[in-house]
Amino acid sequence: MIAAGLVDIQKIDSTIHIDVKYATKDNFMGQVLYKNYPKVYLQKVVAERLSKAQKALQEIDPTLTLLVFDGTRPRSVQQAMWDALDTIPFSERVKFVSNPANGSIHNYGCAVDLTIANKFSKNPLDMGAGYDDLRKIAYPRHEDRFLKSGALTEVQVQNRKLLRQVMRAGGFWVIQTEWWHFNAFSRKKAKELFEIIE
Ligand SMILES: C[C@@H](N)C(=O)N[C@H](C)C(=O)O
Ligand SMILES: [Zn+2]
Repeated sequence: MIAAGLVDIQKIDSTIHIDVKYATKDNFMGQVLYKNYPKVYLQKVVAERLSKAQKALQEIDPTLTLLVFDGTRPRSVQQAMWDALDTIPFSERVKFVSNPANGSIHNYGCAVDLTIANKFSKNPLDMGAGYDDLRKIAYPRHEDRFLKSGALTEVQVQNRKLLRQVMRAGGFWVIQTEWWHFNAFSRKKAKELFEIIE
């Protein structure tokens, strides 16, 4: 990763917390996908944006921290994820895992999966659905509907909004089908600026 010009985000901002789920079996695949790097790597400009988001969060509440699950993801891992979900129809699958043929923005080191946690206890805030939850309750685009039905609480929606607010301050935007996934560049721009990590 370092050889590819990526940076360890904790070298850019040591206050950011990480919990690299794909380096453990505690993920939707139930397998260790990152055997050699229990760290989060990003393009330097993206890591600097994340540090800006962390500062925005801590200005609002100094007891909170960003807790990062994933950053750069090699395309070989993207392919393994894609293949593992081959029973899901294509049009549904792309909402959860980007097609490796096009490349995920994670494959360029320009996307991040994360939540907010208490910086002392490390307990994540309640987002109403877990990381990599495939259900529609995880979709930002359906929050209003789930709030109305009572499936999401005000607090859960506020927690998601806080995450979006601070990430926006850093220069990221959420995708409409995963509350935890944020892009720093479009796929087109990432492709112009960086090489894919195979
Ligand atoms: C698999 C999930 N954590 C994720 O990052 N999905 C996005 C859409 C991706 O694969 O690019
Ligand atoms: Zn993601």
